[in-house]
Amino acid sequence: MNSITASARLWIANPLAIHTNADEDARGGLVIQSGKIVEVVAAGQQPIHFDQQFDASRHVLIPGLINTHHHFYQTLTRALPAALNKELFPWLQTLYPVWAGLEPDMLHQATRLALTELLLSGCTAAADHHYLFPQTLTDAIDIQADAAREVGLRVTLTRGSMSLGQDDGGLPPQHVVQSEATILADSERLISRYHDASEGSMVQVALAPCSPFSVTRDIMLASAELAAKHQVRLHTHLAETLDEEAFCQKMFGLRTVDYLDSVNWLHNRTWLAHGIHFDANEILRLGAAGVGICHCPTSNMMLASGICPVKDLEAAGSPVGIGVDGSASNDCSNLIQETRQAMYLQRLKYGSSSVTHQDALRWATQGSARVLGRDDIGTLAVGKQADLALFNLDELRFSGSHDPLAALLLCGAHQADYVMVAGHWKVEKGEVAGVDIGALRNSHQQAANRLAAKTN
Ligand SMILES: Nc1nc2[nH]c(O)nc2c(=O)[nH]1
Repeated sequence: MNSITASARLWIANPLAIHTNADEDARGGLVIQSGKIVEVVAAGQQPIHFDQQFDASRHVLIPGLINTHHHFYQTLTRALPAALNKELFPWLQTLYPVWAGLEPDMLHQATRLALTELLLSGCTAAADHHYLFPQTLTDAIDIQADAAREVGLRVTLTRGSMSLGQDDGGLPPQHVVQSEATILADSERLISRYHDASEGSMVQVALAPCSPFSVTRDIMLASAELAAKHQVRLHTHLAETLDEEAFCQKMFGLRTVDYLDSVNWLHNRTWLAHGIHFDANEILRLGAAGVGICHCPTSNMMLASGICPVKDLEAAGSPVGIGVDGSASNDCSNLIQETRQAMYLQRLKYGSSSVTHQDALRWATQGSARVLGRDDIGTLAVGKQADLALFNLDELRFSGSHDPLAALLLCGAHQADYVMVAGHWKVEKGEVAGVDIGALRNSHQQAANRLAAKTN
């Protein structure tokens, strides 16, 4: 049943519940063929034709979740004692010297682990923001591209950068920053080597100067120019904390959105991680420009950064998605749990009756797809890629629940039973195809121990 040939028509039949982000009645399920959704089946109906059937009557079916911001390498510095209980700036200042010791094998392990963890949580596409390039790790994005191919998720690999060190008034120590020429040459190389803009693409590249306090104005401007030339997306951290806002005022004499505008980033190929500290007028400007926002609720609570005004941004026109953020400020890579966190944190801001489980699922699927500039994923409809997650409600935490879709978030689902990417089963009966989880756990922990030992 579970090995399907590309041309066979597989009917995912009669799910217990389904969330599609589309109006069509899909209660009879979906038909998958050649990596795409080819038919949506109404309640009580059968497909026109099918070769195989997957009985989904005990599963909640949703579009594969899409993660719009991560730092995979940070899985190596989870719950690091020196970095506990800190706000963003001191937290970063503690971790920069540790991260500076990152080696190629460590990054490979970290990327595999983060992607596998995401996959198990129902995630089928992920963006990573990698901004550390020590001398021995100049091919960081190549390492990530290899690991992503091995695991089989769709990825948007962002070529991050830091160019403003302490000597020039920035936050990071001088030894973790790179020259603008190096950053731009590598960015151009990576775009031509990996960026695939076609429908169903498995790898896309975006340019991602790290944050106002770690990059120069010049690299923001040059990245915008390069991204326009190749029509790739731009990504950065913005308006995460009040410290950052004070930095922008002092360094550039501008608030964050004015700064963004001044470097030619205020348009619909840009998405921002966090996006918390905006005033009403800035929200309208971001929305009118179509700037995307990645909401990272757990990280924002962990670093006490604030609450993203998700509903106001959406109402203004910004695509809004969800991100787990790096695993040093979350500290896990579980997107279904992050979706639950988003629902509850946004309820604190807007009230329980204004934020539904459907809203949160929409942000983590269709919203995230829009944030990444993709219209081929995030929705269960004919013509879309066959990226799906199926959860059963067999665990004790679901017992006594009545609305299966609401139960998924309210009862705290944390692991998918089946996950499909581009028509291929990647998780079956809760197990990741072709991955020895125990071996991955061991080798990753050893890499983490080696990294931590370098600064002890
Ligand atoms: N949550 C995070 N914020 C950041 N800002 C910045 O410059 N780096 C980071 C980061 O790693 N996490």
